[in-house]
Amino acid sequence: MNAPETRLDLPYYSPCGQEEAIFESAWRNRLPLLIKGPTGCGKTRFVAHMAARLGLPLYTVACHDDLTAADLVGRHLIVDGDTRWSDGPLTRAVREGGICYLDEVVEARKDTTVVLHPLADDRRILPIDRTGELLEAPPNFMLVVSYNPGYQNLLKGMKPSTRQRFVSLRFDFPEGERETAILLRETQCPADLARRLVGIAHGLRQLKDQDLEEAVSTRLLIYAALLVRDGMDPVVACRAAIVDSLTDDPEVAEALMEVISATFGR
Ligand SMILES: Nc1ncnc2c1ncn2[C@@H]1O[C@H](COP(=O)(O)OP(=O)(O)OP(=O)(O)O)[C@@H](O)[C@H]1O
Repeated sequence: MNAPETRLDLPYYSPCGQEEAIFESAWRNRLPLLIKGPTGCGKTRFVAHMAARLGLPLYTVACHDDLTAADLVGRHLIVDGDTRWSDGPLTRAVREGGICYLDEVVEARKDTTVVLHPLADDRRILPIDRTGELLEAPPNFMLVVSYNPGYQNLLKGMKPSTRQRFVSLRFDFPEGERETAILLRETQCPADLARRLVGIAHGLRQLKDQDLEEAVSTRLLIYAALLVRDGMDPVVACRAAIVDSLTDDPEVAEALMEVISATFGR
């Protein structure tokens, strides 16, 4: 196999450590994986990259507080007057031997635990009560879940009995040079702009604990770079893509704008 950085056919992912080896080893050993980290730091891109690298189908589900076990497993639908069973994304991934990625899994309703637990331990089974089926996950199947520990309240945190079924990876924002390289690769913006945006991110991330719920993500830096590349003034672009996406508070916004104006010499 070619080195990952030369595989232009794969979704681009710049690794920061051993995460690719850990993912592959977990997959080979039929272990489920939990990825935790702030919003927009590369979790989804990483899973897309690994699925393509391993040649596996990927089913991604963005979990929300109305998501039930039936949304994952499937339900009976009425089609032309007939009742037909329709597999949900989890069932499809199990049948096909692919990856099911549940993004923000702690948001989902508690009844999803009933289907996730037997799949995430060594039983690797998916009971489908409504059809009476009991699916055994094939070797290629992998369950991957993610969550953002930052804005979870205690009640929404993961129960130990769930967490302890997973191998876990902790993600954070890429360090300076790597984040600059990601910006260049994702936006083809000038190198100087990428460096300044990453400098702004470092400045703002230091303010994070005081005033902001979440730190500025790599995703927002990419948005800002795209607006500037499109001809927009960098300070205006950073206000729209970074500051006003991070906060509603006018005073906090002004404090963030000071970092940005200083960076662009205004
Ligand atoms: N290591 C990386 N390699 C390549 N691109 C990256 C990397 N980290 C972040 N990115 C870029 O940042 C964007 C946001 O990352 P991604 O969508 O994977 O975030 P996430 O952690 O899944 O966020 P959320 O928790 O909100 O779903 C990606 O579309 C990609 O452009």
